Amino acid sequence: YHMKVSDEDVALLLACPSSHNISDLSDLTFSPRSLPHEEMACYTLLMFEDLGLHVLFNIKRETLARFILFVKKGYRDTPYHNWRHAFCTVHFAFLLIKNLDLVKHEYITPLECLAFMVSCACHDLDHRGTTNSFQTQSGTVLANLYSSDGSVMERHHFAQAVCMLNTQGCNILDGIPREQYTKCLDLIRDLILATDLATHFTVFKEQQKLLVEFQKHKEDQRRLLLCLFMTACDLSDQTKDWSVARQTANLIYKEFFTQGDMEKTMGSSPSESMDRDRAYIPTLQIQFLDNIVIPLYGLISQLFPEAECLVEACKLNREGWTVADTLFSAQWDRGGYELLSDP
Ligand SMILES: Cc1nc2ccc(C(=O)N[C@]34C[C@H]5C[C@H](C[C@H](C5)C3)C4)cc2n2c(-c3ccccc3Cl)nnc12
Ligand SMILES: [Mg+2]
Ligand SMILES: [Zn+2]
Repeated sequence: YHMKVSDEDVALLLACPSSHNISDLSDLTFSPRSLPHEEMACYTLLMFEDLGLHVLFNIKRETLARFILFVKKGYRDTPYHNWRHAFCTVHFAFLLIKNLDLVKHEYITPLECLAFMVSCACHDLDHRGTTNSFQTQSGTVLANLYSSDGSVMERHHFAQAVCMLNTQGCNILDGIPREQYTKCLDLIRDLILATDLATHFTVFKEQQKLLVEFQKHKEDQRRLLLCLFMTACDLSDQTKDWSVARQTANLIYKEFFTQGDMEKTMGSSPSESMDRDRAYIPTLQIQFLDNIVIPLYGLISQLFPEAECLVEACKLNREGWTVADTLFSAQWDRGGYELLSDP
């Protein structure tokens, strides 16, 4: 089955006028969520073209446009894991490539650059707003397909990406020689699998050791760096200002709590983070920032000093949650939870 992308949709996208020119989007502090939803496909096309990928890998503009529209339609309307999140992820990859000059300084090859951008666009395709453990525990179709290998959702996202590339008129890689095509697909697989945070947890120590004396001519080291970058793109809302970080947390816990409600009706008890009656968001977010987010961007800024501002932004957001915590608990003493309605 495929949601049809019409030729006029493609023509519309190809003719898309963009109010901002691409340079406005190139600053590390720019928040992609400030862009109108209906312009995101257009900016995705402009970012690919700005990197010259269509020239390097002779990708027909129409094929790229159709691919982007299919990917956009491949996302469901969940509170957080939707096309807007995918766009933000692609945009952050674009920011890293431009601001750290990744290709020019040969930290990544042009092919790795293409795989990086495509992986970000596809990394959460057909997400249902539920976690890997939910798939396994409730024995979903996806769990039956992939749970023996782990990273259930990420394997599904990759399978969906392959499906997109095999769709008539969408294969942006069909202009690439055979062995590069295979290498690119292999890389896209590794990069999408790298967005499983449970795997990131274990790989991160290896990345810390390795990236201190990074050797960019070694393919396996560039792959490790790209996996680190995938997590950085996936969590990039944390590098924006407080209003973005707070709103993103709200969307994520909306998904988490819906899952927790489902788990309760299914008779299994949800973990604390998924349980709206037990979860306390400020503490959970401070833990998430301390354990995963700040170490992640900290390692990147060790390698790329120009990324220092990203760590600062995350630390500011951590401050935001300590203030929210004080407010939450102060209101809690005064009048209880109903006072904490989201402004
Ligand atoms: C703001 C924010 N908070 C988040 C709080 C928690 C978690 C989360 O999965 N925690 C873990 C904590 C341990 C070790 C692993 C596996 C499980 C046990 C569950 C991860 C994710 C969060 N997250 C994401 C995000 C990134 C990738 C996939 C899914 C999501 Cl939701 N993107 N933004 C956020
Ligand atoms: Mg994901
Ligand atoms: Zn994601």
